[in-house]
Amino acid sequence: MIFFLQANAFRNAHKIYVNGSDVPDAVASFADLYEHYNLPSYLRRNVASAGYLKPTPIQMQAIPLMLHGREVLACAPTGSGKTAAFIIPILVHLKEPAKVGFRAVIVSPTRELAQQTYRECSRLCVGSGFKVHVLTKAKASANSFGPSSSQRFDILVTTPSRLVHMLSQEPPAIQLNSVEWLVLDEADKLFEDGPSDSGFRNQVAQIYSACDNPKVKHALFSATLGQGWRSSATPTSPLQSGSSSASRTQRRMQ
Ligand SMILES: Nc1ncnc2c1ncn2[C@@H]1O[C@H](COP(=O)(O)OP(=O)(O)OP(=O)(O)O)[C@@H](O)[C@H]1O
Repeated sequence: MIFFLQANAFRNAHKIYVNGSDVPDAVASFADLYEHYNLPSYLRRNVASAGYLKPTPIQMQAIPLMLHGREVLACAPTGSGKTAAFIIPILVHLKEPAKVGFRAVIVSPTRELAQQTYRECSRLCVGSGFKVHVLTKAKASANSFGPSSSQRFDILVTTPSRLVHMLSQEPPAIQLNSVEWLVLDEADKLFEDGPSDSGFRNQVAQIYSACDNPKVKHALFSATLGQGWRSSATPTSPLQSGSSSASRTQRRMQ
């Protein structure tokens, strides 16, 4: 009981709000994270080289959740370190490079955000051997990622339209049946209503269907928690774990 109260007091002090059962404790520091979870040495080195002295509140709670294999719906303000909050646990889950095609896909609403995520992911991957790709027009060919390619790639960062374009080719120029983690970044924007041919919702639905590995897990990160996308986003999620900001400084995991 005393541990439960301490864990909640810690969350309150950092304005972390969680919903869901058996939510693992937040970590107070990277040392705390390394003590409780087995993070590879390359990742510890890269966190240190990035100059990250202490996890941000979203990282304190989202990293342990995802390390426990929990699906998350997370909300935290812009610039609060959401990217590392999902990249770090994904790298731990993937363990080492494999030649089975993409095992993690991160979908961002804009090319700029995708490039930013790609850069953060690449620097956290240094020394791991993982192959990270950002989907650009030039690479959008079956030769790069299709069944006849080497399959030597692990993590894909993409906008929905680029990925759907590849999936829609006959035969599909990319296969997503090995995906273990599908992350929607800026998820509120991806679930925004729009004209039927340009809105993201249909594209996201196609991407969800293409990631047909029965073990695939979903994580949704956003700076705002609107009602519309929350109901669309979660039918496959047994847990809603995330963070929402009532004010810029508040974070909620639910
Ligand atoms: N623990 C940390 N300590 C210090 N800086 C960090 C930490 N985690 C991430 N950062 C840095 O903070 C900046 C913002 O991080 P990031 O882009 O992931 O935020 P975000 O929440 O995804 O923002 P956005 O909503 O704009 O995508 C980046 O430069 C990143 O390298």
